[in-house]
Amino acid sequence: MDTAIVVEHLVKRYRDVVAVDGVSFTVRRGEIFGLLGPNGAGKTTTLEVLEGLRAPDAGRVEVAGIDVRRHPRQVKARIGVQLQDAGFFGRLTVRETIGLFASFAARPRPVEALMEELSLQDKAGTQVRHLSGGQRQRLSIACALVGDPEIVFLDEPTTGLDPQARRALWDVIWAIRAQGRTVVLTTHYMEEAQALCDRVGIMDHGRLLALGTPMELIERLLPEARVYVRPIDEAPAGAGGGDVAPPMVDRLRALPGVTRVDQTGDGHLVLLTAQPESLLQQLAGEAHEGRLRYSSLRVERGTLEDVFLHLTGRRLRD
Ligand SMILES: Nc1ncnc2c1ncn2[C@@H]1O[C@H](COP(=O)(O)OP(=O)(O)OP(=O)(O)O)[C@@H](O)[C@H]1O
Repeated sequence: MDTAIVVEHLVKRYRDVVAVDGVSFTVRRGEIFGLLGPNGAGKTTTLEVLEGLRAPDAGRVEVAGIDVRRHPRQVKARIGVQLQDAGFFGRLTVRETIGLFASFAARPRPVEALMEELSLQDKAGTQVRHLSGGQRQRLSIACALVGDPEIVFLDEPTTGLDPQARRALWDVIWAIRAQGRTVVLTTHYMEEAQALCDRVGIMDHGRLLALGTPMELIERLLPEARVYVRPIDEAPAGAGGGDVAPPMVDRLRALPGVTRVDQTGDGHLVLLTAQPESLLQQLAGEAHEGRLRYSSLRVERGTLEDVFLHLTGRRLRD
């Protein structure tokens, strides 16, 4: 079976707030799936339904092939859920905390191995209240892994961490995938989702706006790429300031697939095109024929942040 989770037409209301409004998606086994969106989009509520913590108002949810509404306890035996650190006792040590969670599991993994996996062995005897933010997050992930789950749920695992601790946590999450587990996480950092997740679902106001790999979404929704060219030896005598001679701009604008040419303040030309690969070949051909000389050439695509802006008309963190 290649599917870890199936969600069909999921609806969850809190009185008059529709927190999740008809969401459908599947998560494949062994992938890192990210639910992205701003605060209040419905990510946590969706996760809580998948974890069997909240009953949906409508829709079908299957986790590890089990209907969550009918058999929430069977689902709980197959998943690992990262608790926010409010769930820890500050005076217990790291080893004692993981040991406590191990005592709840039917087939616990060895505590020492988990501490090593999460780089917590040096903190084994440290009380939880003395850990840094990144160490606490790693501890909560160790506790989520203690029951040897097939599917691991992480709700905003990197929120509040500095960039270095975030990067360290990405390595942890990739290592969890390498063990063959499925990871479902939420984040409101689009660049994190782009770097970390195999596939993402973008949520806003309880709805799923887009679903796919980060690159698929970027290519589908933002087809135009920017090709940066920095020509050399093309400024006409006396034209100063690194200006590019108009004939060059005209020639580039005439290349097949180029929809626009802009000029940056530092002597680059920016070519907009939906066919960056063939344009790169054209430019290389021009250079080979001696009609164009350039000192740098690079392609930039949009980001998931731009995808969100395209879909909603606003930035994620306005
Ligand atoms: N227990 C609750 N009772 C009432 N309303 C709630 C409850 N939990 C969430 N909501 C509301 O449901 C909507 C979705 O919230 P949810 O926490 O699922 O979003 P989120 O995308 O996870 O946001 P965040 O990133 O802030 O956690 C919001 O409007 C929120 O105010």
